[in-house]
Amino acid sequence: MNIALIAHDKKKPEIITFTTAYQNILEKHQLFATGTTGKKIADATGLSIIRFQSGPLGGDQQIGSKIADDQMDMVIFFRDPLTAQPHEPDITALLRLCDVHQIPVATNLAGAEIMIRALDRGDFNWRKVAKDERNQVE
Ligand SMILES: O=C(CO)COP(=O)(O)O
Repeated sequence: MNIALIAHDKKKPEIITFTTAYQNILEKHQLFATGTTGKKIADATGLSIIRFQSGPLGGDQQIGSKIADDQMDMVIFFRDPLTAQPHEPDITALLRLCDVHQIPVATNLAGAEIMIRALDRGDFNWRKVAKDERNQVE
């Protein structure tokens, strides 16, 4: 599965704790992240991560583009709901695309833990089946 990892600055310690705790699951998947989040996770865990631009410079939009191209299976986005972000429209657009394309998205640690455990249990295998079926039709 292709998984996007994103965290706002005040949530970065939380995503590092999360990715460290679930490293054994995450390492089986293709990981993507916005710039600073990806660097911090890679430094802390050694996980291999494809990094986009930093969020305020377009990283959220780059991940949105992957979603629009049917190339992202899950988004874990630890949002900071208490701090205004200069790129708020990009954040809204990314979450909107998750809804448009039925991409599972968790915006906090509690939801992310449920999603990652479900992923490991095979609950997301339907995504591969659906993708294979779409590819056959095309
Ligand atoms: O701002 C972000 C998401 O909206 C995250 O960007 P960084 O990972 O570059 O800090």
